[in-house]
Amino acid sequence: MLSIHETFMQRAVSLAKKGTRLAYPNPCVGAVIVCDGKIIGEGYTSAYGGPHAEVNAINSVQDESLLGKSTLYVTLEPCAHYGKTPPCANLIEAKNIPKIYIGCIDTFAAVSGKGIEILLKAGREVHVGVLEDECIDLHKRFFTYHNKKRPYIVLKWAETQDGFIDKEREVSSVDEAKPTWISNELSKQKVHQIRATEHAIMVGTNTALKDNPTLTTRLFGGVSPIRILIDKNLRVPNEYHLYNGEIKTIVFTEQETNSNLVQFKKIDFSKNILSQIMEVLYQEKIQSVLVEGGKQLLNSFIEQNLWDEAFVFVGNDKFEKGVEAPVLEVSPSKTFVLGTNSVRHYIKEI
Ligand SMILES: NC(=O)C1=CN([C@@H]2O[C@H](COP(=O)(O)OP(=O)(O)OC[C@H]3O[C@@H](n4cnc5c(N)ncnc54)[C@H](OP(=O)(O)O)[C@@H]3O)[C@@H](O)[C@H]2O)C=CC1
Ligand SMILES: Nc1c(N[C@@H]2O[C@H](COP(=O)(O)O)[C@@H](O)[C@H]2O)[nH]c(=O)[nH]c1=O
Ligand SMILES: [Zn+2]
Repeated sequence: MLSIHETFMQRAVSLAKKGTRLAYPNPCVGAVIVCDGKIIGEGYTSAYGGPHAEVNAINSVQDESLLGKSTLYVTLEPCAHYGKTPPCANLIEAKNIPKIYIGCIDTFAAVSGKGIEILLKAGREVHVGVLEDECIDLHKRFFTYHNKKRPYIVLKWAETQDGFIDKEREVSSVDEAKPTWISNELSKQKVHQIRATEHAIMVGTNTALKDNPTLTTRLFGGVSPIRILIDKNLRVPNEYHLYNGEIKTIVFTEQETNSNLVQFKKIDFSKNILSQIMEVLYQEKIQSVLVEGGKQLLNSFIEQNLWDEAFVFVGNDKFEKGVEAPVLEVSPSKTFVLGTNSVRHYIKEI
């Protein structure tokens, strides 16, 4: 059973999850203010450039005089630096909030420990590590981005009972280009939920050509991720969905070219392309990327041990031959069932 402090932190975690995608590149933090055992204020990080969670929670309190005898629960160490907004640690001090429970320390160098230091110097009671694992998980994209200087990488594919991600097939025109569905409707919806959580989504050239994917969140709602295509020789024609201009799309290529429908980024394909792509995504402040295939692209991430999490959806069919699914040589952290499909979920320690 959760302790009373964990219960309030759990509420802060749930609040944070409401805003995740819009706060990028800020971490989406949740905050709850409690007075005499009752929640009197709540908040989560606004869309980028707007107020942080602590500010929104403080502003939501109707009777400000209660703050002087309240407790603040916040999923991440309050910030101590001037970004788009002033430091939250200073605001907490100014509002005389005496007790602060923090989910996890901010490992981002501009904050790390400094927010806590401000509060301790101001004589506040500070507790760190309430529901720490949940809070670290909540902020894993932000931590990976700053500490590893690359986005958090999630691999995902759907495979048959006998380990294929597609049948053997040729596609010669855009009219023939569509995915071979292995997943059931529940799994498709789950995929769109995952897409709505990640900042960007990437596919290889053959996947774009054979599937003509849209890569949106249409079955779940939420913001669709920035689309990323690798296309060395610009083999994917403009009539494909990735060039419809509806969603920001970045194309990594070797060619010198321009378009107002997508953003081209020139890289050197004779060198390690994934490290160049990661560098560009870091510069673009993209905090996470979902790699949806195909086989070659997924395998290149796996070979370079360049991934943090993976979802493998397993359908009901057997294809007997076709495009072989990638293989992860580690055990899944958990497996869950979605109707007739199952999902293996792999999470690496950060
Ligand atoms: N069931 C599922 O979940 C999924 C199934 N699929 C299926 O997978 C198949 C496509 O997979 P696959 O054929 O492996 O193709 P990919 O989609 O992985 O694309 C491979 C091509 O993309 C470029 N590319 C990708 N990665 C790299 C890299 N690391 N370095 C350099 N170039 C790279 C190359 O293009 P170039 O040769 O022009 O340089 C390469 O030939 C399709 O049949 C599709 O339907 C796809 C996604 C998910
Ligand atoms: N076939 C297959 C998947 N295929 C992936 O989904 C992409 C299509 O996306 P969209 O156009 O948005 O529906 C496709 O290009 C490939 O990356 N995904 C799955 O979860 N299960 C499946 O069985
Ligand atoms: Zn802040």
